[in-house]
Amino acid sequence: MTLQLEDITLTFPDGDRRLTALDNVSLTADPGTLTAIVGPSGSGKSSLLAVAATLMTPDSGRVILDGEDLASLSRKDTARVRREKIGIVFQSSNLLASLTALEQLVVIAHLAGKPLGPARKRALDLLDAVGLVEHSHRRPNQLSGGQRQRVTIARGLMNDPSVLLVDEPTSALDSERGQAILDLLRSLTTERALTTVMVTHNRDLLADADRVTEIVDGKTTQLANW
Ligand SMILES: Nc1ncnc2c1ncn2[C@@H]1O[C@H](COP(=O)(O)OP(=O)(O)OP(=O)(O)O)[C@@H](O)[C@H]1O
Repeated sequence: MTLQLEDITLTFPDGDRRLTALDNVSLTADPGTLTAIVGPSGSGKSSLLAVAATLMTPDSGRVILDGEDLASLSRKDTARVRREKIGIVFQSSNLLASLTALEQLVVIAHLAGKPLGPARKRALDLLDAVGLVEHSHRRPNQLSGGQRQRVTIARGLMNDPSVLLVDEPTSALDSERGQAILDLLRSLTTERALTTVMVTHNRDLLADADRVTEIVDGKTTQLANW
């Protein structure tokens, strides 16, 4: 599914003025492609992902998924689209300390009201896809940072989304492990025809991206050579 952001402006209250976090941002991301968003701290990267995830409503502009303008949907239908079509791997989406890797995934299906048997099978398939099936019984404190990140990516895929939104997937990792996570995102994107949009501050990892958009002070520019 193609994800389009059209002329998005997002502001926050800032004393008696407003701070413009996103200033007329447009972006198109196609299935099977990995789009990287780079930019300095405070430039609007997380805001852009939050708008794309329909977690924040922009002041103006449109979020269009597969040709459908999400602003035209009711709150309930927007939540359904988010649950069924959008996989979210955010920095803040921490794993639950008491659950095993397998349970972290199964609980997602459980919350969506899906039966446990098929959910367990899907979870094991996804843990296999991210190279962790042998560690499926481990809890977060028994996994490395890179392995935990793999669990969050697998969890983001649990509901079989078309769009995968990923915030700073390598921030806690050294460059080798960061590259391995990028390789994983790249191959999952191609194999599953995902529309992947990833925020990163790490420019060393951009070689795998199909497109790189830079954001500075809430304004985007598509970088040359991508
Ligand atoms: N809830 C909020 N209320 C007020 N201002 C906000 C809020 N969220 C973000 N901002 C401001 O909006 C701007 C963009 O923030 P955003 O978090 O999108 O940047 P970022 O590029 O993701 O930063 P970082 O790389 O540090 O995570 C910043 O100036 C920030 O202070």
